[in-house]
Order: sequence, then C-alpha cells, then structure tokens
Amino acid sequence: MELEDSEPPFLKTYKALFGDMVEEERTKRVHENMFSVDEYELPLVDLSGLSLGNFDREDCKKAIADAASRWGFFQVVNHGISTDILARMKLEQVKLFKQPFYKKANENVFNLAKNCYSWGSPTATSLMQFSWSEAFHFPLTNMKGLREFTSFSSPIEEYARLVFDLAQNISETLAEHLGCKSTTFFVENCKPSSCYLRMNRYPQCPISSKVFGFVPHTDSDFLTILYQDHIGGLQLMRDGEWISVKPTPDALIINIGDLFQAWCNGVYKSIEHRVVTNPEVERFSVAYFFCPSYDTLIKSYSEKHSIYKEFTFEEYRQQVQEDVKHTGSKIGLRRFLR
Ligand SMILES: O=C(O)CCC(=O)C(=O)O
Ligand SMILES: [Fe+2]
Repeated sequence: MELEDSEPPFLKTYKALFGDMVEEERTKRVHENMFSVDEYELPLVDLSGLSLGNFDREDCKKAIADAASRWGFFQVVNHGISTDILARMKLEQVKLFKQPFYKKANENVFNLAKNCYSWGSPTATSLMQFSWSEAFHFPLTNMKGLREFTSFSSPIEEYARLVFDLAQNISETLAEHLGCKSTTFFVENCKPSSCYLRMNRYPQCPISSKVFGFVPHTDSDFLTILYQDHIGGLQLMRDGEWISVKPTPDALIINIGDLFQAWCNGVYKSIEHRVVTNPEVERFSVAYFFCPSYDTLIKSYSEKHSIYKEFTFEEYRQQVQEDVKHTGSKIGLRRFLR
C-alpha cells in the first residue's frame, strides 16, 4: 500500500474471512447476487405542508404518522435544508475520506473524541457480521475540533444545526399525532449536544455479492435522518422481505429508531435495515442520530400499558454493546420486553 493511499486495506487485513472469494468472483461468468432484491420508492412527504394553513398541516402530519407506523421509513422533501448546503457538506465529506489511510486511522485529526474513525468489523467472526465500510462517528458535544479541521463555518456544522431542528419538528409532530397535546419531552431531553453524526463511505467492493456495506441493524436512537448520494444500496425489511430503497435527489430519509418505538409503545416502527455494496463505485451517506442525554428515562408516553420495561438511554446503549460483544449482533428492544 502506498503511504498516501486513502483506501482501508480490507482484503489484506481480513484475508482469513474472505478466503478465495475475490478470485472466485473475478472468474465467475454468471454473477449471483444474494442481496439483489426489488426496488421500491419510500413514501414521500412534502414538508412544506407543515408551515401552511391548518388544513394542509393536518394532512402533512397524518402523512408523516402513517409512514412512521406503516413503514418506519419515509423520505421528506422541502425539508428546509438547501441543495447548496447538502452539496457543500458532501464535498467536505469526500475531503475527509480522501485523506491518507494512516492519517485517518492513527491520528486524532479532529481533536474530538478518540476513535471517531472506524473501518471494517474487527470483532466479526463470520462474513455475515462484516461491514465493508469506513465511517467518522462524531458526537456533537463539541464541534470545535471539526471546525478547526474543516473550513471555518463548516457546512457540516451548519447541516447538523438545521437537521436538529428538523428532527425535533418531526418528533413533536409524531408525538402530537399520538394525542400528546403539548409534549415537552423531546425539547427537554434531546439537545444538539446529545446527538451524533456519522459519515459513511462504502468503497467499491470486489466481492459485493457476498459482503454487506453495513450489516442488518436497527438504530438505537429516537430517529435518524439520512442523506445519501444517488448510488443506492440501502435496503430495509418490509413484510418479512428485504426491499431496496430507490434514491430521490435532495430528499432526506427519516427512519424511526428503537427509542421512539419504546416511547410510543410500538405505534411507530424501528425497522431493520442494511446496506449493500457496489462492485464498481463508492457510495457516501450521512446519518444524523437524534438522541436524548444518557440519563433520559425511556418509557411509554401513555400511562395505560407498556410493552417494554423502562430503561435509560445509557442502559440501552450498554446492553446493545454487550450483546454485540457476546453474540456478534444486536438484540435491541427484544431484551426489554415485559
Ligand atoms: O448508509 C446508509 O444508507 C445507512 C446507514 C445506516 O443505517 C446507519 O448509519 O445507521
Ligand atoms: Fe442505520
């Protein structure tokens, strides 16, 4: 590997896991792809309805709640984040990943929390636990380090600010639809500093028919807002089958996370999703995780009955980490069923 190469050494490092697959894939005439599934368009919600008159507003709120309960995943347009900011953020993202690998892996480039860069899956014992991707995972407790690295008044920072408002707005809307007239839950517990931003890059993959870009999982937050490029690769579980999400330019994808599912007692669904890689091109995405502070108690909004035991966000995170360490995968909310 050249010193300046930005590509993580997947094949060399994980040789034991991949065996002869690269050669097999190269010489095969017919390419069977176990991840190739039907493509769907997610429900699309035009958020301009939220700022219009009462009638449109109610329609828009209903469309959001319907999508969150029936799909757990939907896309939004007219979300208030300009094409220009999205494009400038993407440029910064590419710049980050194009740094030499040794620098990404060995240096605390951003002066932020340690270990914010990760690649591959060091604990994977089988191919099914492996993710062919690299990521920068930023806690948003402190944007200072990031600001020092990127150009001042960074578009990443601007995006994080705007997307926080969007997440808060959608959470409030979903809560209102459940009949919570004036809930202050999200305002009180979810602050910009308790959220996370993860920039993902999925390098082109010579064994893409056999390895995930991101293993199947649900998100451990209230909701996630995803900005993806035009390549595609995100798939989700729907009625017991995997389906592939068709990218829509400039739309943002919203998905319900585990905490929301627990809070609303299962009305809105945290859906399993995964990413598949591409043999020819790289793909970029940015996930914003709308999270509460660690000590926030997560329990059903309704006094009536609740499916899950109560837990703090910290307890949930720790349990997820322990399960991944001991079983190789996340068990998630099933652990907290009453
Ligand atoms: O890159 C994607 O499309 C999805 C990423 C994702 O699921 C995550 O970061 O949790
Ligand atoms: Fe996810």
